[in-house]
Amino acid sequence: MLITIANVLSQEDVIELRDKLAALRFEDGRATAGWGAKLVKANQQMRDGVTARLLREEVAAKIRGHAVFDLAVRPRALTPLLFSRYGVGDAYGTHVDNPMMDGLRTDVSFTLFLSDPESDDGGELVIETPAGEDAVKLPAGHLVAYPSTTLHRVAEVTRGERLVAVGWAQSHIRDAARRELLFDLDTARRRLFDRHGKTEDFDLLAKTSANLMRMWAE
Ligand SMILES: O=C(O)CCC(=O)C(=O)O
Ligand SMILES: [Fe+2]
Repeated sequence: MLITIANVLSQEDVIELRDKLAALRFEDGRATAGWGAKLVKANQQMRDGVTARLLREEVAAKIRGHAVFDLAVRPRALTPLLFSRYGVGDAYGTHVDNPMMDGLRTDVSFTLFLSDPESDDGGELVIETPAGEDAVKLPAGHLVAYPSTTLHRVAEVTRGERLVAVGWAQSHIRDAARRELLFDLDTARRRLFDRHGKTEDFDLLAKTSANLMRMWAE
């Protein structure tokens, strides 16, 4: 399941973050790619440092605090975020993400868009699915999460600059189909509650959801 989540950051948050990022140093993004992905990666990433670490943690806290992210991803832990910048001519060709990063198994990949879609051309995140390609370019502050098992790429930027934060989650639920099933079940349960309150049907769905978690969570 590919899910887009609106307003993970507010417009004020985005503007403040962009200002802070503009003052920091970026370096060749190939430093963090596996040997296959290195061949097709052309972008810049924020260098490590004290401010970088603080910014990463601030943004990660906003992502983790978002109820829809929590429900769709079921994060057990996140890798440190990467802030990436793509100028004109930059792209990231087709690749699959490393299965392990920073000691975590990568189950879900996500991109938080930080530049306004009108300010650059190209730069879509293109994800291969059995039904074809999904090209994603979202307003600043919005996030897309997708299974790390997929082949994907970032289309070449042909005007302006693409700024994103990317990260990976190890999920309590390793399997994407199970994550989707739990997401749907919990979404239906919440809707039922909003419409009818705590009915017997709600209780049964709550029981099923909790027990599937017990069966699958790791
Ligand atoms: O920038 C993006 O949207 C995704 C980048 C990516 O695929 C990666 O860093 O592995
Ligand atoms: Fe990737």
